[in-house]
Amino acid sequence: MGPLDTAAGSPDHTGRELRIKVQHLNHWFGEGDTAKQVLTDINLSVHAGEIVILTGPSGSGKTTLLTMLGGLRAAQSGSLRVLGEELLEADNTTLTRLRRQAGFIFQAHNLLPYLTALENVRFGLEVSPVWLGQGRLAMDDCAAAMLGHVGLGERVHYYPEKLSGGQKQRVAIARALAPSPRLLLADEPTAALDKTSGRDVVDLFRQLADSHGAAIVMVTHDNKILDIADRVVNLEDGRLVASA
Ligand SMILES: Nc1ncnc2c1ncn2[C@@H]1O[C@H](COP(=O)(O)OP(=O)(O)OP(=O)(O)O)[C@@H](O)[C@H]1O
Repeated sequence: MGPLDTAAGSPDHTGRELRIKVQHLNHWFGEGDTAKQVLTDINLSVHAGEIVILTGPSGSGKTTLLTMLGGLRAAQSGSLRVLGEELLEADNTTLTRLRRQAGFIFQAHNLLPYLTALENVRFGLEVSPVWLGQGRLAMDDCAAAMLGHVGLGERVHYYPEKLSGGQKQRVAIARALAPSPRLLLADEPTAALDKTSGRDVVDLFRQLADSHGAAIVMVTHDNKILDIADRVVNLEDGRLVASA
């Protein structure tokens, strides 16, 4: 195995831990004659502490790739190593272990309607292996602090139905960030936010990458936040065509 063949989860020749290593990944929707290839020969590595922004036209495969990185969609061909686990043909135990270590911010916020903002964020901590065995008070302190960081310190006891779209988005962001995940996957995280809140959120991403070594992959069309990225990769028609 040469230095470029390092597996995700171990340091590569630069000494930085590889969190994601995608090689020759292909993905199809449908079967037989109606199968449509949506990802073609994707190769992508993301290190600890790195923020990678994924851009590309609508339908180019960004969300499909992001969900595969999080073990939310089965890989069909190629290799997809994330946090040291091979996801191709991975069993449910492996996928669940991965999902519990990752933070997800997707456009449908998936907040639990019968839990307050604080309880939704605490729920993110309760399922995190890092917080296993921690007391409820410690979790509530962390959840309240994170809600404060996203500008919702005054609304910790609100239920989702009493919050605006942007506020719900910020609760979802707080829920994903609170456990300080080793991997953060975000699909248009600033879409529902004004310019200042959007900037505050990506500043929190930067802190998570710098202080906890999280690897972050974010899909965005928001040109105002591109500067936060260590690297911008571009998907076109299912192929990675540019990398800066
Ligand atoms: N569950 C599915 N079944 C069949 N086709 C799908 C499915 N999900 C996505 N597709 C198709 O796969 C292609 C890639 O979709 P994907 O959502 O990954 O693109 P995207 O780049 O994230 O687009 P957008 O920027 O509009 O969110 C599109 O042609 C889409 O219609």
